[in-house]
Amino acid sequence: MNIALIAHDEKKEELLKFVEEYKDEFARHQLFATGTTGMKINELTDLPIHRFKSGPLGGDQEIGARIANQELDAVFFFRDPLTAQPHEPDVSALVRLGDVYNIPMATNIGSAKILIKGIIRGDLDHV
Ligand SMILES: O=C(CO)COP(=O)(O)O
Repeated sequence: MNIALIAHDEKKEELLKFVEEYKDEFARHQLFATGTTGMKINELTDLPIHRFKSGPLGGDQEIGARIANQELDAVFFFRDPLTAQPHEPDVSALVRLGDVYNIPMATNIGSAKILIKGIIRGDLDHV
């Protein structure tokens, strides 16, 4: 599966911990990320990961374009709901496209755990 991983700054530690915990599963998939998130994941886990631009510099839009082209199967986007983002329109656009194309998207650690467990079980294999 093609999986995108994205986290706002205040949520990066949480995403990193999550990816490390499920590293063996993530290693089975093609991973994509916004710039800084991808760099940190790669540094921590050594997992190969295709990095787009940093979110505020267009990375969210690049991932949105992949969704629109139906090239992503699942998205983990740990959003920070308590901090204003300079690129909020891009954030909304990414989430919106996920809804347009019915892409399974976890936006917090609670839903992320459910989504990764579904991926491990193969729930998404025939979607
Ligand atoms: O801003 C982001 C998502 O909206 C994430 O971008 P970075 O991974 O480059 O920090």
